[in-house]
Amino acid sequence: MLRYSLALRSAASGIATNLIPAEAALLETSGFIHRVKVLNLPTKDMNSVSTLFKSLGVKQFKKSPRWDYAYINFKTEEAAREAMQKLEGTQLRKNTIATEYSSISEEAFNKRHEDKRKEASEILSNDSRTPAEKLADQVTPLYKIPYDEQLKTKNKSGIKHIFKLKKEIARLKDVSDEGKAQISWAFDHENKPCKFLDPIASPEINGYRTKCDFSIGTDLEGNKSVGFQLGLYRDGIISVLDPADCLNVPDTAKTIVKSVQDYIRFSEYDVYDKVSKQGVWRALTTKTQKSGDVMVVVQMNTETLSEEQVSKEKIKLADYLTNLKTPSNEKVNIKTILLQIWNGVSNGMNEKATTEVLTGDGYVYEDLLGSKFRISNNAFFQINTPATELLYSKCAEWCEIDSAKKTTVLDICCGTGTIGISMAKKVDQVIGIDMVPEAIVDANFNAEMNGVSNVKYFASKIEDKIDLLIKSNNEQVVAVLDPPRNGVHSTVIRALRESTQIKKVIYISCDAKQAQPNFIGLCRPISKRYLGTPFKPSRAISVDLFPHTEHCELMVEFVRD
Ligand SMILES: C[S@@+](CC[C@H](N)C(=O)[O-])C[C@H]1O[C@@H](n2cnc3c(N)ncnc32)[C@H](O)[C@@H]1O
Repeated sequence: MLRYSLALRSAASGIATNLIPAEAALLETSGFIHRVKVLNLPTKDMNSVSTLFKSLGVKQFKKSPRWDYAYINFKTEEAAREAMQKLEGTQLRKNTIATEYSSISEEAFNKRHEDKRKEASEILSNDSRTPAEKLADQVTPLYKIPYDEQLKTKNKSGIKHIFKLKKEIARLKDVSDEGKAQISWAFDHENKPCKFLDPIASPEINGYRTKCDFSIGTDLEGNKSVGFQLGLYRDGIISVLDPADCLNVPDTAKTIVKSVQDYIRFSEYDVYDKVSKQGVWRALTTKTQKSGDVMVVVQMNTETLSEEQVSKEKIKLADYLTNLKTPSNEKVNIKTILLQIWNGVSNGMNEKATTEVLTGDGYVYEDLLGSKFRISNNAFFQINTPATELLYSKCAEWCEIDSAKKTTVLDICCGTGTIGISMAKKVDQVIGIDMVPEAIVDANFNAEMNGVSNVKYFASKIEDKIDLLIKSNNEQVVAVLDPPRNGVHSTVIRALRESTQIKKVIYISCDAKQAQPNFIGLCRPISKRYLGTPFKPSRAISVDLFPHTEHCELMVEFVRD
């Protein structure tokens, strides 16, 4: 029971597990599964593990970001031993890799998966909650708690992480007296580590999610369905349930889900089955912006379809979605419809897949802090627009741009350029960087559309270009970091420290626990690895972009003299 509820919590919190089902490999095997356990891998850093395995021709493996090991299944013992030979002793991020071999009969392996599925379905059948309640508990786990209390709890959690930072800094080993003087704030037991401002509530607490990713599958009765997946695939639970009672999903998205479900139920093609890897309809994404613009992306597996069948389906689907009506018979303003063709094994929308624009121009637009932003399918955009406006205007306020000084804002992980463009008119220049090329194309377009010409954008991983960015000297340089959940590479933090021009870093984190190593990197005393005067936290604030969930943005200002 505990295992199941943990699985549900993990899915509910929206944290990606990065588990790539080994079952995919199993389908192609016969007789025995030859399994290699790869040990001493870095935790969290899935990219370097993926790159290492890809260099061996291995695309599928099983690893959670928390594990320091992974499993790879091979069709033959020879292939497994060959991979072991290549991996054994390899250095990956200072870890020396070791391997272990085991084999299991395919029958036993399948039985284990089937047992898990049975166990999970027994748990489900003993659960007295309605399917809607189960899903609401998973997607919006705090929904029964009054919003004020949700906010208080999230605020406390943000504060706790800054206190933890103070403790971790004070606990650092082998720090000289000089080093201790650099981090004296961490030994100050009289005062808080920094100023904590009152949390900012989300102006809207229901239906705020402008982007929703839905699965297509079958419900608990086996009917074709569109919605959220209940539980986790690895636990053998692959039911897809109606999001009608999920408080964070907007009504327009619910209308689209229901309509696409009707369409699919009438379709001659089946839904995609994640175990057998058969079927056509796979996933649906909706972007329902506050501006009124709507984007719909449908994902299909076309492996078994002829070109003619695919062409017919494109016309039929576009025609159907273009004429969608709300329950009160109003037309849904679908501005653009996209079809993603993905025949690979990984689930969910895939940046590498071919995505064709069926209607419209392939973009939606959103208004934010007086500017207009174009958003393409693959670009990140915050999912709660009114709360984002509060977050970014607070960020601009904290940047304390001195109009008498020539100032550069570094918009690190800039997405479509929101933070920099909304501040550009007050500063000398904005330099932005993001690893998603489409986001940078959008950022350049957005700057021009808003009459902003003092911006420069780079499409690159920040860790590859940070040296170039910090060369941008000016009288004042402020770095704003709005990175993904797991923060930025330590090279980025080290470079920011080494740039003497930068006196202030504003760090916006959607997961303060995972950002902790970055916070520590900014604040730790000077060492051989960490040069440059350390920063210290000066103020922090929680801004809730995700009501009814456990997530919250924490913005921290780090300063130094
Ligand atoms: C939380 S979003 C913030 C985006 C933007 N500031 C906004 O609010 O729209 C994080 C962004 O970091 C980008 N990203 C993730 N890893 C990156 C990396 N290593 N280098 C550069 N950008 C990265 C993602 O593409 C995404 O746009």
